[in-house]
Amino acid sequence: MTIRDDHALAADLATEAGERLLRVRERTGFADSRALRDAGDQSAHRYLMEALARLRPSDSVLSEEATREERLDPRRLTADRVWIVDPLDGTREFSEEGRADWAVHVALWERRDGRGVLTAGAVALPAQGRTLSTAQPPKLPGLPAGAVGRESRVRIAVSRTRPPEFVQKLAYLVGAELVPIGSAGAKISAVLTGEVEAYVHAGGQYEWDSAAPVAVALAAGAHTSRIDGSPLTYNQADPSLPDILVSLPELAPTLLAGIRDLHR
Ligand SMILES: Nc1ncnc2c1ncn2[C@@H]1O[C@H](COP(=O)(O)O)[C@@H](OP(=O)(O)O)[C@H]1O
Ligand SMILES: [Mg+2]
Repeated sequence: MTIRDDHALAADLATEAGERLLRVRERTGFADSRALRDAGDQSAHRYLMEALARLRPSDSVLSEEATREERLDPRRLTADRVWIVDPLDGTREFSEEGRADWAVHVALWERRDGRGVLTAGAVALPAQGRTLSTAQPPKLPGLPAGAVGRESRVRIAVSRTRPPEFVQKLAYLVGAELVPIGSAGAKISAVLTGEVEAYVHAGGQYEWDSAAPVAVALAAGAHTSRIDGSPLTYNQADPSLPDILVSLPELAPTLLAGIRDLHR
């Protein structure tokens, strides 16, 4: 693997881990979904941890699949560079035959001028045969004409299994259609590639579920925030980051106002 920079490294690692996951799926089959999920999680996690230890030995890593002790290791809180990875996002969908809404997330968080920023990231969508990354951020599609209002064509991606309870009302309020998709990475990628215009989630999630896709979304110029409009912050002592809004930038004020109205 030739390493040009952190952007290229994130893209290469996510893509390679994704190829391994495709092979795990082929080898293990779908009969025992639990066994398939575990084999996938472990294979991608091991590969990413080994590769980062070898290629970026001084950096810290926060991975979904790390042990509790590793996650609580306070060294990452004072580190200047932390890789935040989700070896397999959309684990449920990975274990369902025919589904392509699962992803590998690799993000780099850096301390710059005293504050934390996501500086590089990649989301591999192995079953879709593509990787979105900050090496070459996707060009955002425009908002469809007449998208907000009566002739609405706004589509909001939501969790297939745990959509926030207010989204039905939000969809009604802004005249949107809800599109259930698995994996936070696959949903944010769908915003960046024009399959939907927004992604809304609340009720629970962790830094690794959104860091890499948010890094790519930021590089592409999309809106990313908590659902109250405040910034998403990463590499916190508690990695819980329970809600998120990613959308085309033109749509964010309408969605934030709608969410605010529903929470009054
Ligand atoms: N209420 C909740 N609490 C904790 N994690 C949640 C959650 N809702 C979604 N997630 C996590 O967010 C990711 C995307 O979820 P979804 O596909 O439902 O949108 C999944 O990551 P993993 O697949 O890595 O576990 C899932 O576990
Ligand atoms: Mg995840």
